[in-house]
Amino acid sequence: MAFDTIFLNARFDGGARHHIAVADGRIAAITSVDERPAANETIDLGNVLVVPGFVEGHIHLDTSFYGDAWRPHKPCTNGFDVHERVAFQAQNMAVSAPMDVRARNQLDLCIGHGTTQMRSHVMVDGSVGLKSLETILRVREEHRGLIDIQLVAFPQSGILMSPGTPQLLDEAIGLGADLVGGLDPASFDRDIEKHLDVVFGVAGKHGVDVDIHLHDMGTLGAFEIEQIAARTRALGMEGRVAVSHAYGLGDISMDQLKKIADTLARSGVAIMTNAPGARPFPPILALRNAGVTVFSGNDNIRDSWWPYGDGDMLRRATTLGYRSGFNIDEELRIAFDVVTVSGARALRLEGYGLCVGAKADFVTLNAEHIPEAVVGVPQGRSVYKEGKLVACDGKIVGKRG
Ligand SMILES: O=c1cc[nH]c(=O)[nH]1
Repeated sequence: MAFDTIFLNARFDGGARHHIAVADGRIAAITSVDERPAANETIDLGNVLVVPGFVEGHIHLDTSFYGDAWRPHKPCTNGFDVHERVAFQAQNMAVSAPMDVRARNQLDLCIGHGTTQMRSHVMVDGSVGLKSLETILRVREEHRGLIDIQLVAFPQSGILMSPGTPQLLDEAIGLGADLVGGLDPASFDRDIEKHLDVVFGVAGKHGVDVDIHLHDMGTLGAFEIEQIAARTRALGMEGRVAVSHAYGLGDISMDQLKKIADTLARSGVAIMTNAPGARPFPPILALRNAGVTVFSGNDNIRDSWWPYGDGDMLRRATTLGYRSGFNIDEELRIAFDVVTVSGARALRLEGYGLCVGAKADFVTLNAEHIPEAVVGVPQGRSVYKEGKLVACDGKIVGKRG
């Protein structure tokens, strides 16, 4: 039987050359270059480095202005203040291009750079109801076959502070959101227990995973993480809960961190960091050494939170490595792992990786090996989703639905 496609001369990290045979969108065989399985289509990769598709683990498809008019950043009046940032966001959104246009722009950017799997937070709260989610669900549908997208129902205006939000989060899952989110249970909603009752209540009712935004610093943030971990264990949700940002983990003593890292590892709570600007952020190596899954995302791209971000998870790996002081090859490989394999574990992706049986989602990179790719961020990539070319040199070539 002939395979659908044979990709000849793929160079894996480490230098070995292989042919990759694809059938029904999955890797059906990986052979040595001495064998050449029969296939209906042949693509010669010419000995280029091949890596699995990038995992964008945290982005906001609804609130970016990428491709729209430039919106100058407004700083908070008194340090970082989530309430103020949310207010700036509402002002900007009122005058921006339609959400579906902006979301498509952002998706093109991400797919063009090699992201094949994504988790996006989408606002669901009393301020916007289910409108943003309805739009992003439509955009997700158009992109089937180009990228797999998980959507988190995200209460950006709080749960207890924003009337109607508990019910909306429940409805959002019914509508097609895959996970339920939360936001600073202590500093924003002022009641950790009640906030988590709603989040884990919706998760339990629908059997969905949880991904909570947590900006709170120091011991307050650490305490909230302990509460989230305790709930996770009590409900048997190990491996199905993530805390995004968790700035507090970068702001506590090493002794405190060690204790909380053990708690996170025991409860299988993953940590998402984008290694943001000048803020403290979770120490990647210490957490990983304790057994915690650390994953990453671009988070905000040209929106009301900050003007940075380019949708490139390889450049995000550079940022993670740079801010973490990673220099040796082993550490640069860790930065790469955070945006690939660890992301896949946090998102519980089925069929991820360059192995037989996995989805044929991969990216070609003009680099000798992964450490060089992380520091060099080579362009001129080809992106394959389920064995089909979807982007080349940053441009989408696959067809939207
Ligand atoms: O959009 C964003 C980004 C970071 N934190 C939030 O609460 N929202």
